[in-house]
Amino acid sequence: MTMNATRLLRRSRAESASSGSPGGTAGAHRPDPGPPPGVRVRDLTVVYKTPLGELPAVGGVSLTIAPGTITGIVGESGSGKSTLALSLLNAVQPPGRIAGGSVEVDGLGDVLRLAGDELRHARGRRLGYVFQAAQNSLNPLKTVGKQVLDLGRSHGVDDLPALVRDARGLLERMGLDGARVLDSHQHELSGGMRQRVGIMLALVLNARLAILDEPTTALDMITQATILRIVREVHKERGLTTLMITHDIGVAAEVTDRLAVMYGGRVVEHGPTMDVLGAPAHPYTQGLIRAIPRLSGDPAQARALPGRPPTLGTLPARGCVFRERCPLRMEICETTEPPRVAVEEKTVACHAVAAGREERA
Ligand SMILES: Nc1ncnc2c1ncn2[C@@H]1O[C@H](COP(=O)(O)OP(=O)(O)OP(=O)(O)O)[C@@H](O)[C@H]1O
Repeated sequence: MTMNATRLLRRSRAESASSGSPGGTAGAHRPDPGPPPGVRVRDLTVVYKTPLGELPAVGGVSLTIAPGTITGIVGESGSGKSTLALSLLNAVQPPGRIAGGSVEVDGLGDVLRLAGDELRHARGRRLGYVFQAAQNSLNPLKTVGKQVLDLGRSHGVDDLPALVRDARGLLERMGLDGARVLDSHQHELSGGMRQRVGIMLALVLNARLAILDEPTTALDMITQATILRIVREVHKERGLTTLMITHDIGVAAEVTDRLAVMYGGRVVEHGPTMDVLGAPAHPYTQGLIRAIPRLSGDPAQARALPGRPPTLGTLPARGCVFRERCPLRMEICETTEPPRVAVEEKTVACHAVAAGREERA
């Protein structure tokens, strides 16, 4: 650490100690960025270059995320959750490419049209991203405090001591010894501590849209419960709009207000979490829930979803991407992408559900 950084960290510690309120200075280094933003994803298509050509990992997804909500995205591995999340930051890397659509974030406009400094500033200051717990997203060579300062400098923050105070306040808010963590390197922190540092780094510049990618994967049950509680509390206290990616429906049930279920790069069902899990309409959502003993209610009845999720190479080019595993498969599923139909407060993309509604009408 440079002398300058050490001095800044010491100074912020001394100031916090004399103010007596380490946790109460959220966002002191910049003005209040306003209410939580809404997000509107329209017809988003993201492709990856493969030996078979460019194939879609996200195929024409439309999704509205209401301001101030915690929205979960669930689905099996490879369903496109992370690719969708990265698109919200316009951060898809080669061999991936955003091939079409828009991502409107309140206060920012279409994120897919931002580039260069504008994009860099939007990330961090408006859009905070927390990487998967299993990944070591921290720089192993620098203390956490130094990384906070680097982040502040790269975003042109004038009041770096205030930024460090905010970082410390956030860490303490999450039950950590803020000063100690700021002085620590990654290897000195447990998985749960690192995850809290990730949340702090995503929020310390006052981002109001928080995107968390599998925030509790690879953590033990107790630490997982702590992180979920923290996510809920920080979401509420800081007035965030939060998007949380998880393959664990139990985690989604515990934390989210709304839930989007992804399969083969499509959102197949979306609505209030209670409705999606309590009265699943899409056969894929039904299968997912049946496979979880604690949600299906009867461990003896829990049944694994038959078959395997598609890869980019096996994804059908037309028709319904779920049809190979679907108990309700119809002829039209071979050729035509299912329409999105409203089922009470949800939207569901399924021919069988659409046909059922027509019959009842
Ligand atoms: N860099 C890449 N090159 C080629 N294909 C990729 C790349 N990254 C992802 N994919 C493919 O895109 C699809 C969607 O992947 P993505 O990681 O978005 O899914 P996911 O639902 O987040 O999965 P997981 O839960 O395993 O992270 C998968 O078929 C995956 O193999």
